[in-house]
Amino acid sequence: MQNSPLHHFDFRFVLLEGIHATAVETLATSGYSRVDARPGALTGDELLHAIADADFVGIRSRTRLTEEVLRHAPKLLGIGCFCIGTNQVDLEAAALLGIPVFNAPFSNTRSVAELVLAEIVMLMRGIPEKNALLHRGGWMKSASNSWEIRGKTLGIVGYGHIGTQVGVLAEHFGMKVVYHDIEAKLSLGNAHQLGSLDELLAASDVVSLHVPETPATRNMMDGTRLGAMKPGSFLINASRGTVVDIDALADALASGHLLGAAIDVFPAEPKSNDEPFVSPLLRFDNVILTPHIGGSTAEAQANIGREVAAKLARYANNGSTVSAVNFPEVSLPAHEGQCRVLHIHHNVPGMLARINDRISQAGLNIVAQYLQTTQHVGYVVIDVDAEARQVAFDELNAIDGTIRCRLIC
Ligand SMILES: NC(=O)C1=CN([C@@H]2O[C@H](COP(=O)(O)OP(=O)(O)OC[C@H]3O[C@@H](n4cnc5c(N)ncnc54)[C@H](O)[C@@H]3O)[C@@H](O)[C@H]2O)C=CC1
Ligand SMILES: O=C(O)CCC(=O)C(=O)O
Repeated sequence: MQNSPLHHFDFRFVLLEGIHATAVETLATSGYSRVDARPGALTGDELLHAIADADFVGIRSRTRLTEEVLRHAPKLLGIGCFCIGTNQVDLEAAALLGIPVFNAPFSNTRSVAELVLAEIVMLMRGIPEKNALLHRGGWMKSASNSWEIRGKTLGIVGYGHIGTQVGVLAEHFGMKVVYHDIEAKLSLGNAHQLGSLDELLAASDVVSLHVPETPATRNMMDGTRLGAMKPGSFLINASRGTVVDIDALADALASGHLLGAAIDVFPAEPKSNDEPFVSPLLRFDNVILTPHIGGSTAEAQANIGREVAAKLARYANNGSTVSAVNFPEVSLPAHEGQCRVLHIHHNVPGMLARINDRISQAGLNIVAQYLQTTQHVGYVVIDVDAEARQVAFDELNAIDGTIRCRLIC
């Protein structure tokens, strides 16, 4: 990793995956005009080449930033995930390379919740298969397997920002809402937390998944769990593709155990709109298939563009790491008239003493000091008078255990 006192307005931002124009506007407003915004996700050598010289990278859910990829971007200071999920980034490797990762934890949640509500109505009226048949010139005027959603039970797995909104909207339609979460959660409306996932599966007419991708949620809905759902019920997944065993879902649909599903996310998704989509679910007319667009609305994307770009700009010009998902969080005031040294280090015993020894031996006057640590990484920010900036930078940068040191004046 390079420890460069480069002037921060020279930073180069590489934005992939068609991030909304509000991101470029927000960066420009903050003084950053070196922005390379590209439409699609990149992989392999193309990705390595695109980010090799970047100071900041912005992605959505399709670009994989593994440790190997990150090591090919020696200047990289920060990553913006212009979405909620951050499972596409090796967060621990990024932290140990001194790279905070930011996301937009709220901006697209309403969009996902609205889509899920619409899907509940569509599935319970049998619209997907009727729609498909009519497109082929058929006709199916029938009330068979067609229900109002009023009075039915919705089971929400993962009662977070999205799950809670889905619950509130569903109650407005007159649904009974139960949920399962690994944490004790405050129930909104009349929703009711159940003790186990199996209890929820047995009770629900529709199950909607809103958990993050973690080792515990991988294949959470496997053949056994799908079998534990009520006969004739429906599954919705707008969380992550790895949460549902797609082959087992295909079996449950083929046997008629499930009457339908709405799936927005897949274990393997095309990298761009030019790649074909392949799935064992293609043959089911009673499955709504959408191309990972739960959060793809004009409102959500514009908000996300502003939110994440503002976080990157603030880290670039101020050092603040508030709401970083993998990094010590420090909220920093403006530092007008002073220079700010940002020191990211391995969180080992004696590090703070080493920093303070260096500062005092160099006779530096510290105007303000901030410190935050996580298990493996420490982040110390020191404001010094402008004339002391180079000495302060050189002293801190020379400390054993330094991951990265940066100067903002
Ligand atoms: N389809 C799309 O376009 C979008 C998909 N998403 C996905 O939706 C997920 C959820 O988003 P939010 O509600 O904003 O996240 P959140 O973090 O607010 O809520 C997730 C909830 O799941 C719970 N949880 C975690 N592990 C669990 C487990 N093993 N069993 C039960 N509950 C568990 C958490 O305690 C938390 O309450 C995101 O992680 C993302 O992967 C988010 C936005 C758009
Ligand atoms: O819209 C996107 O690129 C990804 C949305 C998503 O899955 C998320 O926000 O986690």
